[in-house]
Amino acid sequence: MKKYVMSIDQGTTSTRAVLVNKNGEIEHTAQMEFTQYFPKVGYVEQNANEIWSSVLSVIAQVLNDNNIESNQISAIGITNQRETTVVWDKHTGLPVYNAIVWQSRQTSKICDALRVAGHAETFLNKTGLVIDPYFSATKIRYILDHVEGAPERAKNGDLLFGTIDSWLIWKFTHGKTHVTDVTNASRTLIYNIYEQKWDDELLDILDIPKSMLPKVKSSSEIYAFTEPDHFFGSKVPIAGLAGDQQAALFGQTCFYPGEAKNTYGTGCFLLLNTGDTPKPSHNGLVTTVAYQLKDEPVKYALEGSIFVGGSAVQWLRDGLHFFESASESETLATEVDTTDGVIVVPAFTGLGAPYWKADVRGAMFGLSRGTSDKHISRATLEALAFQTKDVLDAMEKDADISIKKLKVDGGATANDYLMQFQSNILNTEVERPMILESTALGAAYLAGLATGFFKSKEALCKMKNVDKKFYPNMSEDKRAIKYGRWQRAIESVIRYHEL
Ligand SMILES: Nc1ncnc2c1ncn2[C@@H]1O[C@H](COP(=O)(O)OP(=O)(O)O)[C@@H](O)[C@H]1O
Ligand SMILES: O=P(O)(O)OC[C@H](O)CO
Repeated sequence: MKKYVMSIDQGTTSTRAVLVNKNGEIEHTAQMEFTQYFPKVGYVEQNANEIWSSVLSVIAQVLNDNNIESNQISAIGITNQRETTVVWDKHTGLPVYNAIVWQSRQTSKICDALRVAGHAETFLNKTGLVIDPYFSATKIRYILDHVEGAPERAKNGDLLFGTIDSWLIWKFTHGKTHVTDVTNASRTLIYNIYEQKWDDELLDILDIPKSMLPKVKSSSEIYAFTEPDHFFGSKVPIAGLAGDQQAALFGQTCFYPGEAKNTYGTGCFLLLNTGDTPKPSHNGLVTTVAYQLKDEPVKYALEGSIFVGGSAVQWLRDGLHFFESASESETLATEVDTTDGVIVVPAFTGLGAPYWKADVRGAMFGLSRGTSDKHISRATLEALAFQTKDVLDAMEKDADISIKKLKVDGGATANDYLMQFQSNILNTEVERPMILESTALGAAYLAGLATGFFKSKEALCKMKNVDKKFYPNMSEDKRAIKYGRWQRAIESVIRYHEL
């Protein structure tokens, strides 16, 4: 009987179930989109129960469509959109509020108040993170502030908090297991990454009861078994948990210090493995946990989080109606030879790393009477690459290294124009793997290592295949001119929003 590891990749816009075989190949996938709610400008919310239903649907689909029995699944790895926050009643199992999504800016006032009260250094020194609505803790505070009776219920121990990994494992086990892994914990703004524990001082500042929080575990161990009614009669070990960007780092086999990957999905997330010691950033990045295998030390990473990546291409498609499928962005962009000086700054939900300006919004520069959808599409793709350069430059300064090769993955890396431009603007080799779903692969690796389905990290490295390498072919002068224009555009949007 053929066996698989199932990855559940619960992403920002869709949920996937992916079956990975012993050779580390993806054999089957099912995917489902779910509803995004935008109750006010800058707010992004989701329905946690709909997310759970989407997980059950994709599991059913991937098994049924491919005639696979549930007992062929030897382990499950869960990977998830990070930071997105769910608070639920532990007795009824019902969320008390919508899930507040990582992109949502609705806690910017709470963040301002924390900064004004002089807490920025304390949070940074303990969590490696900057105070920004992006991270979970202010979202928990927001829910407690906006749901009647919630503070008392939380203090009585009746409410639980979890990022999506915690929520799903709690549902899979009928409320028996309330855990998270160390990578997800490291994105909450209340987890001390140096002492590896929930931080009492930060919890006090935000007035969040500790009883709400999940137990923090490694990223690769058996946490629990599925209740048979949620998994077609089988008790399957859930054996891998990781935030999706850390899972992608692991899936790209960036196991060792100095190895970096950039994932081009809804946003772009560049992570550099820095090994056993957390490296503080002095250039606008965050320090985070890369992964932890069972009974092994925690490995750390520097991260540059770019909030708008492939979602800018969705904006061209759905907002500006330039084309019907994201892949056509490449066709359109290459119908012209240049952007004709157009720069698009797609700061739709503020600027993340290395700027951290929650209130900035996007802009276009250099428009002329001749500007067309082609120029704007090309400039939008280039914006993903410029943002990546901003972050990579900061990373090289922080880590005092020169990154010789960037491994890439995620949906938008299918775009050859973008990848070639990325290589050109970084002046660095860009390596695209055969399997672009590194996130799902990483979660499968973590679960498979815990259960013996995969033998070792070294064995995983041998399974990886490269699809294409992109090498720079742009002159130094042209690179400097183009990147200089981008930097002036960024300065302008920041100044505009400071007025
Ligand atoms: N060929 C392409 N060129 C540019 N962008 C693309 C292309 N294909 C997909 N995308 C973008 O990539 C994103 C989807 O990638 P994916 O890795 O599935 O993201 P996520 O996991 O964040 O949902 C979408 O935002 C989409 O616009
Ligand atoms: O779900 P994705 O792929 O958009 O990733 C979202 C990130 O985890 C947010 O930090």
